[in-house]
Amino acid sequence: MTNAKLTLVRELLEAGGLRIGGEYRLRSGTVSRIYIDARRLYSRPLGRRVAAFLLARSVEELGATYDAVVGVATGGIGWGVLVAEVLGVASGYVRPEPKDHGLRRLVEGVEEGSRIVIVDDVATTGGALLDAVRAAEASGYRVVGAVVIFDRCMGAAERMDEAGIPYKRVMTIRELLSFARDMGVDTSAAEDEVANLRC
Ligand SMILES: O=P(O)(O)OC[C@H]1O[C@H](OP(=O)(O)OP(=O)(O)O)[C@H](O)[C@@H]1O
Ligand SMILES: O=C(O)c1cc(=O)[nH]c(=O)[nH]1
Repeated sequence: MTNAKLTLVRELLEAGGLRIGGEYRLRSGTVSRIYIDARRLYSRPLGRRVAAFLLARSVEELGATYDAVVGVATGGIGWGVLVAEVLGVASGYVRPEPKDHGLRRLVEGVEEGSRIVIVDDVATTGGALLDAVRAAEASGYRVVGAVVIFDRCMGAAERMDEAGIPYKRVMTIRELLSFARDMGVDTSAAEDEVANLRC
């Protein structure tokens, strides 16, 4: 599987999806010298195929019985569809808030009562994953697991553990930077930050 992971990293780099050295404000409010723009993988046929394959493998590693794969809006919506396609199951997505028109749903595309796996591109603190879990549970779904492509090791695994949600990640940020370094990327501006991560 290392080859698939190497391909994923190469595709991310070629798509300009790894930024190191700037100042990036994250969803959690933290400012980081590193930014993973996994959305760029959507523009790469090979990158999105390999990411979907690795995510699907992570879903299988959960060992859960599930009916559907559900992406977290917005970055995770496409992954939900692509992974569900690999696994041959239903797909949908979770909104951050319900619309105030139409059906006013938080979870779209999937029948209530389904056993779902939540998928996202990046997890940092796990806040977005936890919000999606809570929204889905409050809407009548059974969340049987969560998977992400990149885990930035700032608490997502611990948060999923506390919430009792089985969780898998394709790659940690530490692995990503190590592969990137081997491919010639200067990661020195990220090193202090990575030293303090929980992975
Ligand atoms: O683990 P957390 O600390 O919650 O951070 C991770 C979240 O941040 C990103 O989404 P963002 O809020 O940038 O929105 P987007 O998906 O609409 O791009 C990412 O796609 C995750 O959903
Ligand atoms: O935590 C975030 O908001 C975040 C980090 C990151 O590297 N990439 C991303 O899309 N979001």
